[in-house]
Amino acid sequence: MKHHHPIEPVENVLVTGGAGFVGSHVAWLLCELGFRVTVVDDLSTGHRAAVPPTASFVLADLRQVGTINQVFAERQYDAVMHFAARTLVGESNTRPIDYVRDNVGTLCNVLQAAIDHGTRSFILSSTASIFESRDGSDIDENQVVSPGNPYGESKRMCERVLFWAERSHGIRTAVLRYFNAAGAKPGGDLGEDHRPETHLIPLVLQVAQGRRPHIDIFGNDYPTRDGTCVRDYVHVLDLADAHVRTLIALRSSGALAYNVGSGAGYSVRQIVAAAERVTGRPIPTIMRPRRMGDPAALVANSGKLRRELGWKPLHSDLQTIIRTAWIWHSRHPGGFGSSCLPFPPGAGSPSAVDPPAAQPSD
Ligand SMILES: NC(=O)c1ccc[n+]([C@@H]2O[C@H](COP(=O)([O-])OP(=O)(O)OC[C@H]3O[C@@H](n4cnc5c(N)ncnc54)[C@H](O)[C@@H]3O)[C@@H](O)[C@H]2O)c1
Ligand SMILES: O=c1ccn([C@@H]2O[C@H](COP(=O)(O)OP(=O)(O)O[C@H]3O[C@H](CO)[C@@H](O)[C@H](O)[C@H]3O)[C@@H](O)[C@H]2O)c(=O)[nH]1
Repeated sequence: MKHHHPIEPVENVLVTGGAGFVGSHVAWLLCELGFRVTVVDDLSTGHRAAVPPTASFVLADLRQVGTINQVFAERQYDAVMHFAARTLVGESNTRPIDYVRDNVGTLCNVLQAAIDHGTRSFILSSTASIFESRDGSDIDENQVVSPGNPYGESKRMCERVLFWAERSHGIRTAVLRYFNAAGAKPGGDLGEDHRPETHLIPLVLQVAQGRRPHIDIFGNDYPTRDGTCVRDYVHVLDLADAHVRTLIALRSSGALAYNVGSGAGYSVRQIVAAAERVTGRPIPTIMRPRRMGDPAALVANSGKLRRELGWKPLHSDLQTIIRTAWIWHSRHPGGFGSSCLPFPPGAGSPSAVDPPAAQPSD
């Protein structure tokens, strides 16, 4: 798979949380495009095996100021992509202080070090969770920011820290508010592996695999088309492409903020039905009460990202998201470190899915 290469000289990019689900996919794309990547991660929820072999790896907890300064002392970074965070909406309701302290504290540590060492640009993983629910209409960058859970609140605070840091110190910043990241790298050897898993699509696929008896549906009394929550699922490869485009845009601009999603909303029931179609297996459901802090509906309007950076989601149709995730889970039933099994029947070969379309235009 050959890609368009960035302009010389090669840029050094520090990817925090690059052993995690989204960060590892972005790190892989950066390596494929010829960037020099350093991943720093404490492996609290990530996996060493997810880090691309050509990236440098530093095992460090970013809550410690000393360790992050050491990382910056060893190499001059042109850019930082900050993925490392606590990420679970449900859990954040039971640990609000941990979420704010760790997410804001980690961001402050990495950002201060980046400023002190003259790093030019900084991209933050933000989230749709900063917005309030909107059923029947999508969410652009002008929507009210009003987080419904401590996780979203912590990311809103991170966004504000970046705003003031850019004003005071001139570091160029971008926030990418992803909606629900899903899917896996075509090829079947990189994907989502959270332990315990709490995300809808991997859990649904574990039911299809016979590894769980059923999927719990958290609430059927929301004001949505079928009463279950509606989300916008965006393929990790399309997120990776958005990061590369943003990185390049930051060479000539700053203070960027984009909502990143497919623009299509699917209810929990629709996800279950789509996964039954893709896998050809039954997926039993059990109705449960609402999960605290879940907004009814979050669907992105990514028109700004499309217009300004030429981004186009190429893998985020639901069928491709579920099919690539299904290949990953089928080949690696125990996640990273488990044996590599053949492609599942009917899933197609890796070449059945197009390679990522990162053609950053300078
Ligand atoms: N997955 C989604 O749907 C989604 C949507 C919107 C935003 N985001 C954001 O994207 C980022 C990545 O999310 P993900 O789903 O890949 O999560 P993940 O848990 O798979 O990845 C997070 C990574 O950060 C590392 N990490 C966490 N705390 C750390 C610390 N103190 N020091 C060093 N490393 C640390 C973990 O080990 C892990 O590898 C997060 O900031 C998350 O809030 C994710
Ligand atoms: O067993 C389950 C798991 C989830 N859900 C529902 O499925 C939807 C999606 O849930 P989940 O996959 O846990 O993702 P979210 O809670 O929407 O959060 C994800 O998406 C956010 C952006 O929207 C990110 O910021 C978060 O980091 C990421 O975890 C929600 O309505 C859940 O209530 C169920 O019904 N049953």
